[in-house]
Amino acid sequence: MTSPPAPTAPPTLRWIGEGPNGTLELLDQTLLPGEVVALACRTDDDVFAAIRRLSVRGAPAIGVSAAYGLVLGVRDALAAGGSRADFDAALHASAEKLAASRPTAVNLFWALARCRRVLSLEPDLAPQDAAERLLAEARTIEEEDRAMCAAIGRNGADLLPDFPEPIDGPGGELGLLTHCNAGGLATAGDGTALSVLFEAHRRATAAGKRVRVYADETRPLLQGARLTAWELTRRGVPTTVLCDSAAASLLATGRVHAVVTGADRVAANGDAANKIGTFPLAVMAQRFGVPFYIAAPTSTFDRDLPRGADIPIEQRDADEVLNYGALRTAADGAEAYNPAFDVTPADLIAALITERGVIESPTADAVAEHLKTA
Ligand SMILES: CSC[C@H]1O[C@H](OP(=O)(O)O)[C@H](O)[C@@H]1O
Repeated sequence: MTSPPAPTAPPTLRWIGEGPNGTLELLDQTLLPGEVVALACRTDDDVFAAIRRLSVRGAPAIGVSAAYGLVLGVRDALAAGGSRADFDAALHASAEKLAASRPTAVNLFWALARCRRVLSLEPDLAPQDAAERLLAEARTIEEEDRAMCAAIGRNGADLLPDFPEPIDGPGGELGLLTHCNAGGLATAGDGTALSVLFEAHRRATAAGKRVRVYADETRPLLQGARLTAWELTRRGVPTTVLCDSAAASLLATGRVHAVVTGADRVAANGDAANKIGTFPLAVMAQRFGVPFYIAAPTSTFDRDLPRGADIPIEQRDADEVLNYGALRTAADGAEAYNPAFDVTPADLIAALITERGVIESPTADAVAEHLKTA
């Protein structure tokens, strides 16, 4: 029996309004999957707060949202009818504010710098025209991200192992394991890691074969159980959620043929920062001879950062670990260790998958070559 089509949901993000005097609407991911609620951001403070509390999250989605946040951030200067210098001062202040929302996802800083660079090349634009140009750049970043997701999906699906034989046997499913959420909710398109998984499922279905995605629940905020499982099940992808601590046992069963995750920042040598729990997954994948792939657009690569140890790791509030929602789960008096990300060294990564292709056995030279024309 085919399940009824999932009810439509608003996109991860969208700009509402023809010109700069619009609103950034975000799907509030802190409420998913139970509630599908759109959040209206009318100021850059609203965008800062949404990024900070993970109403919008995921490196590419954070970057696109910050670009639109700049448009909201210059609105008062525009309304005040000041000079271009006043406009540029407001732009600088807004960029500084948004840059302080979260430290690890490099797309945030990449998008802010790109928008500011575009305007610096047109210093003679009047404030209204400069605001229009800013909005146009934010829209371009969003459209490019959507296209990058599709290309990453194709490039990653091409890389996946062959289906286990017999394809119609009990072990005939291609098992793919992922961590956290690197889906449409983390981007302006179909996601990075999840774009690979969606494409693999599409191709398998067309060929009469089967794919199953195993999704780590991803403590402490459960992006896997709440967001990845929501995205996959809505699209009919067979999905099994597991505790993060069960991943090693699952890999030992041989039911997983590849691990695919996203990234928040890739250093120049190919080391990659991603949600906490990714690094041990890569270690376990190597232990069981399962290829470990990271899918990320070139906008997530930080060419100025030589190695993963240099990536700033966000330390988040202790309550995220000590409580679950409003329920206190840890004993009173206990403290918490809550880094939001960890770093997987390049030598544990079989390939980095980007919109331009793949970087197999990533090294600093291979990454530099791949980014040469990006
Ligand atoms: C495609 S980027 C997704 C990336 O971002 C997530 O972190 P967070 O939910 O804290 O923004 C996680 O690291 C995902 O892999």
